[in-house]
Amino acid sequence: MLDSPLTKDTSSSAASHPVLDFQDISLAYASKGHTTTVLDRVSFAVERSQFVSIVGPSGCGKTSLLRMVSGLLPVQQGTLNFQGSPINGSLHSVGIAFQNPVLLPWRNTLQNVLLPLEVVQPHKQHFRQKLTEYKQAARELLATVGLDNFQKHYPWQLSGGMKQRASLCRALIHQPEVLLLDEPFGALDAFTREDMWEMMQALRQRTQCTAMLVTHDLREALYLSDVVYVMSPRPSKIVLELPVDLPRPRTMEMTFTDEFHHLYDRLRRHIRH
Ligand SMILES: Nc1ncnc2c1ncn2[C@@H]1O[C@H](COP(=O)(O)OP(=O)(O)OP(=O)(O)O)[C@@H](O)[C@H]1O
Repeated sequence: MLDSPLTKDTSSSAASHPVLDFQDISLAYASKGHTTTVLDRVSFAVERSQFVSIVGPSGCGKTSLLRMVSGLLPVQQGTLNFQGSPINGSLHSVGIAFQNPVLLPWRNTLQNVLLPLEVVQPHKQHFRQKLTEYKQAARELLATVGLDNFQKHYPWQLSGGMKQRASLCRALIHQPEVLLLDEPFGALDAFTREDMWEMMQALRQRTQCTAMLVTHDLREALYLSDVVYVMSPRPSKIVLELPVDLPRPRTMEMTFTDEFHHLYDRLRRHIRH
């Protein structure tokens, strides 16, 4: 069977564990002879197919948590398990999207989306044989985000929002277990950003990916998430775990309801504290 980016294998024994399990994670950075404690015994878990957001004041360590998941930052204290086993080194089963999507300028949209399949195992070794299937999977993802007519366009022919949509497809094409999103819509204007929430929701519905989003936008966190975690200023702890029980699929109208405003206020009050 094609390792389709659009279906999930949940048969493995790993499925009985949370996808990510942060237990008593503490972190300090040393710089110029000075040590700053950033995280102070942070614990939470992300279940399969859950969409979790992390919000909190600038510098509280949100990006550091994502970097630990990707393996770029070693765990100093505490335990971080991926499907029941500690993360050692870089995690292949991760897709990442940052604020500034970096697409290769000499590749068109379709070729940019296919890139992880050319470089990440096990897809890399089958890339030539399965090219037709991989292209089909990439086209389906691009259609989900409304880029079906832009497959042959180059990055310089795309708007900022289109580039970010292509970069999200690229992050998902190799069917990662976890999608890490670090302020992916932060550089976009307010209207484009709201379009991106709808698109992200559609992608998630299609791929059932597990996602961890870092954002400063509380509406964005509420619109997209099953759970929002609020962190305190440094040394940071989780000060609120807020389940978002709004029905899915969510609509922009929902963001104007009393229920949404109530959730928004709770987040804001905890961040102000
Ligand atoms: N490699 C590093 N060396 C020293 N200090 C670092 C390093 N990386 C991050 N820091 C510091 O650790 C703290 C947490 O950084 P991090 O980027 O995780 O926070 P954040 O919550 O994502 O911030 P923001 O919301 O502003 O993006 C910041 O004070 C930052 O300056």
